Amino acid sequence: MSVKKIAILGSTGSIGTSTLSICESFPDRFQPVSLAAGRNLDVAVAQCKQWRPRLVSMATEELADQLAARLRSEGVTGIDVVHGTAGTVAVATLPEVDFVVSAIVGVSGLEATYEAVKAGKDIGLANKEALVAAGELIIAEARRNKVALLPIDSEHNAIHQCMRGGTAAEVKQIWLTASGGPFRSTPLDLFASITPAQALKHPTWVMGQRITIDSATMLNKGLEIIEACRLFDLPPAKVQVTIHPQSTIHSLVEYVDGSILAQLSVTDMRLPILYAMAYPERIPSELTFDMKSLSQLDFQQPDFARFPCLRLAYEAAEAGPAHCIALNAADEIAVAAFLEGRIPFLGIPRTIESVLQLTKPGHPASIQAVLTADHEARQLAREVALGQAATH
Ligand SMILES: NC(=O)C1=CN([C@@H]2O[C@H](COP(=O)(O)OP(=O)(O)OC[C@H]3O[C@@H](n4cnc5c(N)ncnc54)[C@H](OP(=O)(O)O)[C@@H]3O)[C@@H](O)[C@H]2O)C=CC1
Ligand SMILES: CC(=O)[C@@H](O)[C@H](O)COP(=O)(O)O
Ligand SMILES: [Mn+2]
Repeated sequence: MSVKKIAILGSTGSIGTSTLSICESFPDRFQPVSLAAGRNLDVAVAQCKQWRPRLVSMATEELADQLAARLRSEGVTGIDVVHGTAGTVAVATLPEVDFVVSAIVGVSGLEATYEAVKAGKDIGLANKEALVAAGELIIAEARRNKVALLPIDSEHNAIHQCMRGGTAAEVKQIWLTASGGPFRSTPLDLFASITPAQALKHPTWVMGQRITIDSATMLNKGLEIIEACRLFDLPPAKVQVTIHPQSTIHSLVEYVDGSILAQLSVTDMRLPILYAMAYPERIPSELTFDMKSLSQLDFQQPDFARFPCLRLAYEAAEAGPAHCIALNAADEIAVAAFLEGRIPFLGIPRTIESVLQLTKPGHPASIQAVLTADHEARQLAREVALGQAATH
C-alpha cells in the first residue's frame, strides 16, 4: 500500500493540527510533505522539526526569513521556505503531493485551493469560504480535471456519506444540523451586550476564532448552506437547517421515497479528515461513538429574528455569486472588528446586511474577478463597520 503524500494549507490551525494528528496515527498511510502556515512561527518550527517537510510557507517574507533562520540555528536542513500567496500555491501544487487539505481560514485560502484543483490534486476541503466565494469556478475546474473534492466540514462530510445511499436525482432535500451556538436560548435583550469571550465559548466544538464567532451568529450555517449548494448542486430551497444542540447527528439527506439518512459520530474533526484522506476506503480508527451513552437527540427550528445572519445567507444564496462573495467578505471584516472590540455583536449582521444592500448582482468569471469583488466588499464593510464604531 502506498503512502499518500499530503499538503496541509493552514497546518498551524485547528484543522491543520488535527490533520497532522491523523498523519501521526497512520504513518504508513499519510505523510505530510508540504505545509502552509500563517503567522505562528513557534508552531511552524515545531512542525518542521517533527515532520521534516520538503516545503513550508509562511504568510510574509519576514516570517519566512525568521523560520529559515530558526531552522538553520537548530540544524534542521533540507526544507525550502517560501511565503505569501505564491508560497501557499507552491505548497499546494508541489509535484509529489497526492492530496491537499485546504484549511486556511477565509478567502486567503482561495488561490492555493484553486491552483491545487487546476494541478489535478485531490482535495480535502475545510476552507468553506473558498467555495462560498468561488464555488462555481472551483467545481467546474474539479470536474474538468477529474479531481475528488471531499468535504471536511462536518456537515458536508456527513452529507457526502449519506449521499452514498442513493442517486443525486433521488435526493429530495438535505438537512444541515447546527448546534445553535452559545446563544441558542439567550434572552434577546442580552444580545446587545454579548462580549467576544462569551461568543468564543462554543457549546460542542473547539475551533479557530472566526468560525467560532460565525457559529455564534449562525453565519457559519449560512456559509454552509452556500457550500452545500455548490458541492451537491442543489438550489438553496433544498438546503434546510435544523438546530440540534448535541451535534451528534452531523447532517441528514432526505430521499424522494421518504427515507432520511443521518450520519452520527463523535464531535471530533479528525474523523471527517480521516474519511476525506482515506476515501473511498474506510480505515479502522479509535474515533468511536459510544451508542450506549446516547439518550437524547433534540431538534428545533432556527429563528431568523434571533439569527438574522441565517436569513442573510439564504438571501445571498438566492441573489447569486456577487452577493455570496460580499456575504463572506463583510463577515470577515465584521468578525475581526467585533473581536477587536470595535463593533458590538449585533454589528456583525448589521454590517453584512448593509454591504449586501450595496452589492450589485454579478457573476465573476475568473478567480481574479472574484478577488476584486471580495476586495471591494471588504472596503465597503470597513466603511460600514467604521461608521458603527463611531457610534458604539
Ligand atoms: N476548526 C474546525 O473544526 C472547522 C473548521 N472549518 C474551516 O476550516 C478552516 C480553518 O479553520 P480553523 O482550523 O478552525 O481555523 P484556525 O484559525 O484555527 O486556523 C487557520 C489557519 O489558517 C492559517 N492562515 C491564516 N491566514 C493565512 C494566510 N494569509 N496565509 C497562510 N495561512 C494562513 C493560520 O495560520 P497561523 O495560525 O500560523 O497564523 C492557521 O494555520 C476555516 O475555513 C473553517 O471555516 C470547517 C469545519 C470545522
Ligand atoms: C465542526 C464543524 O463542521 C463546524 O462547522 C461546526 O458545525 C460549527 O458548529 P455550528 O453548528 O454551531 O455552526
Ligand atoms: Mn461545519
